Amino acid sequence: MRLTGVGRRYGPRGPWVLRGVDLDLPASRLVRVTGGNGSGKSTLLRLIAGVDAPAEGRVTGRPARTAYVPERFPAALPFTALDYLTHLGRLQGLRGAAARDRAGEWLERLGAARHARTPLAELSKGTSQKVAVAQALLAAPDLLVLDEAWTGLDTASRAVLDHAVRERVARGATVVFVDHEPRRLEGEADAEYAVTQGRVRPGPAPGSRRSAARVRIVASGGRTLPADLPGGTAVVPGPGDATVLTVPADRSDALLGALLAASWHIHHLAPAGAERNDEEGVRV
Ligand SMILES: Nc1ncnc2c1ncn2[C@@H]1O[C@H](COP(=O)(O)OP(=O)(O)OP(=O)(O)O)[C@@H](O)[C@H]1O
Repeated sequence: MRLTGVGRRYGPRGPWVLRGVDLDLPASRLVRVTGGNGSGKSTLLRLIAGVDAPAEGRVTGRPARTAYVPERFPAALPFTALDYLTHLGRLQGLRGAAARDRAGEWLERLGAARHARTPLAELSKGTSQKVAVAQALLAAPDLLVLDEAWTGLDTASRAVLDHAVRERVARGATVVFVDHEPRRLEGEADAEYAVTQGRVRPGPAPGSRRSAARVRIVASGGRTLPADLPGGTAVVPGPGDATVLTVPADRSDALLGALLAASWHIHHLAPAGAERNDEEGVRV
């Protein structure tokens, strides 16, 4: 998807919060947005997610299946956690039973299953945030927009969300995130944009570490995956009996070594995101 000449201000005479934003958000990419307090990060994320419209410019090519975790979750709705998630699952195109099953699975995965029948208004802040995250992951979105989605989660559910992000990207989704913790998914973002003075500029915000590219490896043949895969490795089933693994480029040697040591056969290795362009890959 793409933002072209996008601007947003609140009210016809309000100051421009964002102006002249041109942004490409291709498939299979993890994109980090940085910027100071009040710089307009949440405004940008709302425009990308489509929950807000630009005052000028255009947003094109947004995937139909889009999910968004807002900075503040509207927790006062008159539903239990499970009913709310089931309802949202249906809105996102899941059929009745599947919506409820998926809702239950995500509550379980995030360690909130015992709150399934608790009204949203009675949930603790942490559990409420788990519901906010679950609603975004229910229907396997092709665009996932996360505004400080890790805030308030416990360590285990932060790891679940990290894993879900890698899995979505490995399956072709675009994931755009803001997080105050600079080490969040460190070295894993394919692109970083800084919001400063109403503009969105490519590259890390001053002082932050440059993000690294990812490498995609298609492998098969091993019985089980080695237990000690390098940090940041995402694993999804590939075509036939193959497995697709993506890893930060600086850890690809370690991953290859681990796979080969476990008798895996490497079919293909390429920069992540270039998988539709085989000639860019290296056949092994
Ligand atoms: N609904 C709104 N109505 C009026 N002004 C708004 C609205 N939402 C945001 N703003 C203003 O737009 C500017 C950017 O806000 P935004 O929340 O996008 O920034 P941010 O970078 O996400 O901030 P933070 O880091 O504090 O979350 C701020 O000056 C804010 O006051």
